[in-house]
Amino acid sequence: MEMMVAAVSDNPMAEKLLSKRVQEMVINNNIEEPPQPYVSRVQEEEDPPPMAAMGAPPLVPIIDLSRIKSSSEEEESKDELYKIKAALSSWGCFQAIGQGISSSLLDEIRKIGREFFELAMDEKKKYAKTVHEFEGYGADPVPEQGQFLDWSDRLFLTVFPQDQRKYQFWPNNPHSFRGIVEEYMEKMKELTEFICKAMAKSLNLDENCFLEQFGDQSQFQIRFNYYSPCKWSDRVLGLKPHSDSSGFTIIMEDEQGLQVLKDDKWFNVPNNPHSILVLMGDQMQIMSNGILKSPVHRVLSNSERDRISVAVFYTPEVGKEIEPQNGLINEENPKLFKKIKDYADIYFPYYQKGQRAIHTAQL
Ligand SMILES: O=C(O)CCC(=O)C(=O)O
Ligand SMILES: [Fe+2]
Repeated sequence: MEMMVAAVSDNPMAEKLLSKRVQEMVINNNIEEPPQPYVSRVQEEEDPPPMAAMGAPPLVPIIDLSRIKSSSEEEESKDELYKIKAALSSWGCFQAIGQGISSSLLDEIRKIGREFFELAMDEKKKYAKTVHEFEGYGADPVPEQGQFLDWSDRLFLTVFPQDQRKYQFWPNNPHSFRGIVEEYMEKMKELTEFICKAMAKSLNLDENCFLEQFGDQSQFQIRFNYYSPCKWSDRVLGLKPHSDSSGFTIIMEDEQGLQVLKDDKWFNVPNNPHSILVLMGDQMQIMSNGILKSPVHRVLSNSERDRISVAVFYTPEVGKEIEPQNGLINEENPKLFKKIKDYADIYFPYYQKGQRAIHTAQL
C-alpha cells in the first residue's frame, strides 16, 4: 500500500467530510440526516427474504487449525486440509479456531484498539494522517466523485518490515499499545506462515511455495477499524463492498457486522470472540491460479452499538513478482493470471472508483 496518491482532489465535498472523523459527527450529534456522500443504500433495497422461506442459511466454515499436524499424512490433518481448500475455493474465507493465540492476547488487542478510539479527539489527532495518505489515524483517502464514504474511522500502521515503520503514527497512549501490537504481530507472522503451508498442502503443492512468493520482506500491516453507531444503518454502510489487495487478511472483531458475498448473496460472519477470520485477498487468488477466491465483503453499520475490528494485511514483498503456482497449471487448467508486482498500486485506482481490479492481472 505504499503509493503516491494524487494530491489534488476532484471531490471537494468528500474531502471536507474526510478531514473530520465520523466519531466527531456522532459525538457532536448535531445532524438530522447523514451527509449525502455517506448514503449508499436506498431503504428496503435489499431486505432479505423471510428466513422460513430459505431454510437455515449456510455458515462461514470453521477450521480447527490445531488438527493440522506437521505430518500432513495423518487422517486428521488430511480432513482439515481438505476443508481449507473447500472453504477457500467457495467462500474465500474461514473462521479459524485452535490457532494458537491466547484468548487474553485477542482480548488485549481489541482492548487497546477501543482505548485508542476512546481518547479525546485532540489526543488521537496527534497521529492523524492527511486525506491523501494511508498510514495513521483517519479514513480512506478521498475517493472519486460519486463514490460514497464509509461510516468508520481507522488507525493504519505498517509493522513489518520493521524499517518501514512510521513511528510518528504509533500511539503512545494507551501505554501498552506498542508492546501489544508487537506481540500480536509476532503471532501473526507465525500464523500466516502456518496458513501459507496449510494452503499449499491442501493444493498438493510444496509447502513453502507460497511463502517463497511472499518473500523474506513480506509486509504486515495492521488496521484498527472503529465503527461508530449510526442512526441510519439502513442507508449507510460501515465499509463499502470491496475485495482486499493483500495476499490474505486476518480479521478479528468484537461485534457482528462483517458480511461476505457468496453466490451473489450477503452472509453475516458470526462474531466468535476467540476465533479469527482468514480471508483471501486478490494476490492469493492470483498465486493459486484462481482456485482460492478473494471474496467481496462489506461492513454494515449498527444503530445501537459501536464496533472494533482489527485487520492484519499480509502482502508480498514490495517489488517482488508473483504469479500462479506452476504445479496448478496443466492442460485442463491453463494459466489464468500473468506475472505481476506491486499489485496494491494497480488495485488502488479501481478501489477508489468502487471497482474490482483482479481483471487487470488476467491473461
Ligand atoms: O471491519 C471488518 O470486519 C472488515 C475490515 C475490512 O474489510 C478491511 O479493513 O479491509
Ligand atoms: Fe477488507
